[in-house]
Amino acid sequence: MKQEVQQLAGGLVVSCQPLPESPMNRPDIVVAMAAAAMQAGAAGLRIEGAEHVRLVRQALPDACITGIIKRDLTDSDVRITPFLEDVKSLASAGATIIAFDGTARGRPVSVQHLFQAVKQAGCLAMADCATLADGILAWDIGCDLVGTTLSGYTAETADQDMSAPDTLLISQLAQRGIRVMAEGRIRTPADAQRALTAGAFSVTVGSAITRIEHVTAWFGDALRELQTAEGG
Ligand SMILES: CC(=O)N[C@H](C=O)[C@@H](O)[C@H](O)[C@H](O)COP(=O)(O)O
Repeated sequence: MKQEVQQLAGGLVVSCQPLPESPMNRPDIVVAMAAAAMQAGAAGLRIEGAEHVRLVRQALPDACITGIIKRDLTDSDVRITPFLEDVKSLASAGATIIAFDGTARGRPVSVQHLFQAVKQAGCLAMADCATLADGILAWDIGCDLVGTTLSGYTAETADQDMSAPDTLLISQLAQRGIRVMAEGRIRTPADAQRALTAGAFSVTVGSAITRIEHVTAWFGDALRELQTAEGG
């Protein structure tokens, strides 16, 4: 196994992706969040945008950085690293791992071609998948990591419980010997432990660590629910 992947074994990847409209969506804040996460013992980082990857790489030369580029396309629901040029710009910005959409949805560039481009660029490949079939396909073509990132975010997986991680998908992939990055709706340290117990190789957490808006809403909603229950 490549050393960069080994570095993530059993560890935490912190996704530092402020919401687009957030006051936290500033390059210096992304770099500060990444540095704080590494200082606190994160095994790696997930960073959106080539410029953010470049700045984080500059600040943290040894960090294992998973780079992605998100785009809102008019003709496809695929958002994460849809183009070959995205792969190139993430690689030249210093990404260690490049993650791309690994779902079966209509797309401008096939999963196979994205994978090849990542390898040509000398990076590790991670497929952000939604289903077991997506994950098996990505692993069979040679991806280094299969993420459960998109479970619940595609039409095919629309029945997924969006208040919890997809532990079933994690275990189904892991049982097939696939190196799984558990990602998506992991909100507590206990969730992260459950993901590893289910067979995940590593765990990525975003919102629960780096999105103040989401965490505030979770707490605020819980308090309001309690007030409503008591009041009613
Ligand atoms: C579905 C999608 O576009 N996921 C994105 C992928 O990079 C991010 O918005 C998520 O924050 C990330 O996957 C981590 O997940 P969570 O924030 O639930 O810990």
